Amino acid sequence: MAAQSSRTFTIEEVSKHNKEGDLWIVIDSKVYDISKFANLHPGGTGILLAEAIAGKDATQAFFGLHRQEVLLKPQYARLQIGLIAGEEPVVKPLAVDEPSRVPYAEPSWLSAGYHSPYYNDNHRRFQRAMRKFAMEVVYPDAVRCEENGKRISQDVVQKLCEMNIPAMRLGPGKHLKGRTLLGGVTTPEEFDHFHELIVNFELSRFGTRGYIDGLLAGEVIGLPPVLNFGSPALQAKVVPEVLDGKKFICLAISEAFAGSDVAGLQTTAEREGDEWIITGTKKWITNGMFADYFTVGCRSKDGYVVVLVPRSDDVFTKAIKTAYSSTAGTAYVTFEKARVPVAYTLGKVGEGLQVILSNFNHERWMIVCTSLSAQRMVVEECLKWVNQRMVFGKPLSSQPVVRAKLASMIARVESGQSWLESITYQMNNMSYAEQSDKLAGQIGLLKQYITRTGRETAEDATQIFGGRSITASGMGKLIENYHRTSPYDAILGGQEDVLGDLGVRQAIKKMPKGARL
Ligand code: HEM
Repeated sequence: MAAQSSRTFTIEEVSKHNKEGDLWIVIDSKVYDISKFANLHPGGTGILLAEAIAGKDATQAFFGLHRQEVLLKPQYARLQIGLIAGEEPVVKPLAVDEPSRVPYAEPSWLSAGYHSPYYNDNHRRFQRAMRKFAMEVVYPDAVRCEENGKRISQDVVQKLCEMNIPAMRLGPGKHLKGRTLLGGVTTPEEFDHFHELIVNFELSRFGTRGYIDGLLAGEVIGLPPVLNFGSPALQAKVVPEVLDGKKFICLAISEAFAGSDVAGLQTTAEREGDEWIITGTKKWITNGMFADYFTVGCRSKDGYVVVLVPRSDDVFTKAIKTAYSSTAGTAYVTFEKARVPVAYTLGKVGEGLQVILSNFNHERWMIVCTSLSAQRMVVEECLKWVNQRMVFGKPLSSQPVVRAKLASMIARVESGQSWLESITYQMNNMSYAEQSDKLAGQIGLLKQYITRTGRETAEDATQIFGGRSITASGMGKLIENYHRTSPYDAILGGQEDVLGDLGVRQAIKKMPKGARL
């Protein structure tokens, strides 16, 4: 940011500079000389010369049309030549690790004066450090890649790995042993699912949905089968390569033939001596474009089997153009008789379905975290917008219909958060097997709830932002991104309706025999 000038002016002095070639305005007590910039202004020159704007305090008009970040850009910040004498600017950007003070913009445990039974001082320190890292290191890359569609920068991958963030995204466990977490803010022994929730939340509040998946989501879902079912030798080779950012991995289950219906897979694994021969296609494979390893669900003559397939000349990846940014690396993958050592089998032959299914709870819980974080960001955007946008001479918030939408949005995000934290607490206190038994249904129902409410919130936010919500730049750009991409959450990791059904089927299965009205 350019250094602010300390010169002061009176509003009378400013008012003398009100014509073409000599044009000043005031925004939030700051005086800007826009004499030269006026001709370059993306919104046009004429409006800046209007009587109500030229030489006047244009704060309200400005914030009705621009995000505050416009004025933070160095090329615009340097237009500021001073301040109005005796006044203090009120629009102050937050320090990167400072929680927002907009109501409901943060989960209540991060809001001043509120309490929570779930988070301790270590979680609080961890959250602050994680936000700082996310904002300083990840956010600029997220904005860039979301726009240009390129994969996550290797430099950012390296920094993520130095902090062991990819390892933390797999949850607590043996893979964290000996690793320094986020520069030592927490230890592998202290690290629990609430720390992991924080990691997911902090990485997902930028309004860059494609990048969230490009941010090594393939590792979060593709590596656990190796960790939980790979041989010790395979783990010793692959896990460090992936967690240290030297190799990339993805999960390759869904096919054009079978999505949520994983039992319908058609990719085959045929045994020939000490090798599997993998033949088939996989679709919608997140990170597939840049993956070095593919965790592949296959059929074999002895039943389902999961095999870790390294990239080779017999593995082809083609980018799929989707509704979100190609930074996610979404691929159509073809295996043309790819030969893989049998030692790369994950779990037992015939038990592949369990390997695949055991992975799903964690994946769905992770999607709930990232989806809810984005949904909360939308609530913050809407609250700010209705507060600053003037319509019919009044702030947008004075319209009851707008407040009614906000009431529903807030209720949805807060109820989702409470349910998520309650389930996360259970995860901290249950073994993996207990989680599969007791939480699969709950997580399915929670994911259905969060993704459905997410789309309702996307719709409401779109109405609140109007035309601005359908342009990819300017005031409503985050709403546009969320509205366009929220269906991803409802589909990836298991479709909404299927998951709701799973939750109810699990409940019916657990009905006590004698239960009667
Ligand atoms: C230092 C002062 C200003 C700067 C640096 C600035 C910069 C910009 C930029 C970068 C845009 C492109 C859209 C965006 O990124 O948000 C824009 C659009 C626009 N600006 Fe400004 N602007 C300034 C002052 C004003 C003022 C005082 C008005 C008052 C009427 C105005 C009216 C507009 C309009 C109408 C648009 C088009 C908005 C849209 O497409 O929705 N600008 N301005």
